[in-house]
Amino acid sequence: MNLRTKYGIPNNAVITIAGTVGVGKSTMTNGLANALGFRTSFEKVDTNPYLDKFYQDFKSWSFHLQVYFLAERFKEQKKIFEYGGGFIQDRSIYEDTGIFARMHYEKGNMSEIDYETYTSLFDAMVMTPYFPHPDLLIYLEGSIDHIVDRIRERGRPMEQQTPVAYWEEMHERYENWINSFNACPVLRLDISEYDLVNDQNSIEPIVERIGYFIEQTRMLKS
Ligand SMILES: Nc1ncnc2c1ncn2[C@@H]1O[C@H](COP(=O)(O)OP(=O)(O)O)[C@@H](O)[C@H]1O
Ligand SMILES: Nc1ncnc2c1ncn2[C@H]1C[C@H](O)[C@@H](COP(=O)(O)O)O1
Repeated sequence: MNLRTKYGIPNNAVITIAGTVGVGKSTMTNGLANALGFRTSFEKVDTNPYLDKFYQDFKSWSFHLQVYFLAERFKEQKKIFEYGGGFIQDRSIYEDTGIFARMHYEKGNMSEIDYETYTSLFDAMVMTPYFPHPDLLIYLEGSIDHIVDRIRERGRPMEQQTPVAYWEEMHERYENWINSFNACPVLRLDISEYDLVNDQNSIEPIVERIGYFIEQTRMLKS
């Protein structure tokens, strides 16, 4: 029996993985997709035409990058819907607006007009009854030191040149954001409690928790 069947996870479930840069979303996306036999939806980093420019000059490129990410994630969302679910998604669309766009607007990197244009586009596309929300958002959390170590270990040049204060501010914003997030059910995982890189067996207890969580959420709904 595979892990999905063993722990009663529906084959059309859509699970999105959220959390700050470097916390381990892509690793978790791959681990869960393998364990459950689901498809993956990754954000584009290497082929993103704005990301390098953005890290070099936040003020000039914040708006362009946000519009690009929004369009890419919306296309992914459409693909997930067309397949009828059974996906693990690396980062939620909610983080674009709730973390990144807001942070760069509040830091003065995006003008008020650009921010309003972006948020009205986001609201029109996402905050409608027609937009399918995920069945579950898994929020990965860990200490800032652990996360900065992972960003260093991964070694993307544009992130190495970014001051640690940027990751610290993002970490704090994420904690505040998740505490008031309510667009779909949330399961929190502490990254110090598992190691998907060195211990392949650590995925099963996570799948078990997901199965239990989905069952509880369905019972509360009915
Ligand atoms: N569970 C884990 N245990 C140890 N190292 C991890 C774990 N998850 C991720 N990493 C490492 O941390 C770095 C960032 O992980 P990644 O999945 O790319 O994060 P994200 O997608 O959130 O930016 C990578 O070098 C990865 O190998
Ligand atoms: N919406 C975004 N705005 C700015 N930067 C973003 C956004 N979404 C992702 N990013 C950046 C952060 C990282 O440098 C890369 C990939 O994210 P990761 O958390 O490593 O998957 O893109």
